[in-house]
This record gives sequence, structure tokens and C-alpha cells, in this order.
Amino acid sequence: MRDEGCRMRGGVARGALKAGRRRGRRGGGMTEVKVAVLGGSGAGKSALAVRFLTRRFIGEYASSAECIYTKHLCLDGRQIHLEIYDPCSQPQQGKLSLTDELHWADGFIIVYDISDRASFAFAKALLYRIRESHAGVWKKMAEPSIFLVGNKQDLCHMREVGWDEGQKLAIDNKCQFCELSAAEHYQEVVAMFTKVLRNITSNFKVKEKRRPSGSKSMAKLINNMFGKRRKSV
Ligand SMILES: Nc1nc2c(ncn2[C@@H]2O[C@H](COP(=O)(O)OP(=O)(O)OP(=O)(O)O)[C@@H](O)[C@H]2O)c(=O)[nH]1
Repeated sequence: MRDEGCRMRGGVARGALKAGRRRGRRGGGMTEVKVAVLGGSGAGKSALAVRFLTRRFIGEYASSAECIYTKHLCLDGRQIHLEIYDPCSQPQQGKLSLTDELHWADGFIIVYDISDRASFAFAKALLYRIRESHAGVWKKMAEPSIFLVGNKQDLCHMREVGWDEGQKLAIDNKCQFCELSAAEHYQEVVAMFTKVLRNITSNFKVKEKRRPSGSKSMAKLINNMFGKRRKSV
């Protein structure tokens, strides 16, 4: 994967989520990929996104503003315009709406902190909400790509959530799983994001194959309308 720089758009994220529902192709042969990083407060959402984008772990991150980071990169010869949505502090109680996120994102990274059981319960609720929506309103849309991440593996001496619990939750929800530390495992963070991007772009390829191109479908329509008539004359 080749890195071609990144940019951050803060404050306007909610509006951008509502506006940016176009999927897949972007001008200039770019593929547009949108990933939402979700999880309980303090699970390490910003740390993961910033680590991937800048290689740095800076320790403290503003949690009062949601933002969308953008990055251009080249993956498997494909130019990608990546947008990463990082919400501000997500309350671990209350009703989960996620409507905008579900509509906006092509894929989700659900983060919990292995030293905080409440964050694991919240990750479970998020997965349930995504699955539930997909089975309902959005069932005609492509299966979203989901990666469950147990963060803060460097704090395993304070572990409250077992590796096997994370693995089981991922299997039950048909998603990928890993444990890592945004603080200490840069390569693992990159590998995880790369898997998410590969998964999403291969979903796009399946969709492209299934859907006939504009000109082909127009030809089919014309054929259906006039071809049959010609036969009967
Ligand atoms: N030890 C350790 N601390 C981490 C790791 N990742 C994040 N942190 C710390 O956990 C705290 C919360 O990290 P954030 O990235 O702000 O978490 P967040 O989920 O974006 O938090 P909110 O925006 O408040 O919801 C910060 O103090 C980070 O330094 C990690 O891998 N290991």
C-alpha cells in the first residue's frame, strides 16, 4: 500500500455524513472508500485512525469534535480516496441511532478496549445495531465490511475481556477480528486497515459485476422495447 498524504476535515462531519452517500467510483479513476470507526468513549478510535494516517501515537486526542479524515493511497494498483469518520465521544448508554453512519459508510471498524468490559458490551450493541439495520431497511445494499478490534493490547495485565470472547463475538457477527495496540503496534494497525480496504474494494468489484454497465442496460432496454416488436412484424 502506498501512502499519498492525508487531510483532516473537522466539525462538519455530521453534515458530510448526510451529504456523502454516493458510493464507489470517483473522478480520475479513483475509488472512493468510506470507513466509520465506532466504539465506546476512550476505546481508542482516534488513536487508531491517527496512527494509521500519520504513523504517530500522540497520546491525547480532542474528543469534543467529530471529524472526517481523508487520505489518498494506492492499494493493489488501485487509487483510493479514503475517508475515515471518527465520531466525538460516543456515550455507552442510550439509544444507538447510527442512521447516518449506516447510510454513509462502506465499512466499519468497531473498537473496544480490552481493559474495559463496558466498551466490549458497547461494541456488541454496535454490531447488533449494524446487523439489525442490514437485515431490515438496508438489506438490498451490499453487506458492510466490519472489523472488530480489541485495542490496548499493551494493557493485557489489566485485561477484562478475553481474546476468545472477542473472537466469538466476531464469528457470531460474521466479521473479522484482531487484538492490537494503537500505542505499540503500528504494523498491525496498517495490516488491519489494509484488510478493511481490501474487503470493501472486493465488495465493490462483486457489485460492479452484478450490475450491468449503463450502456449495456440501456441496450437491453431498447432491445426489450423494439427487438420484440421487430420480431412480431
Ligand atoms: N495504553 C494504551 N492507551 C491507548 C491506546 N490507544 C489509545 N489509548 C489511550 O486511550 C485514551 C483514549 O484514546 P482516544 O483515541 O482518544 O479514544 P476515543 O475512542 O477516540 O475516545 P473518545 O473520542 O473520547 O470517544 C487516550 O488517553 C489514549 O492515549 C493503546 O493502544 N494503549
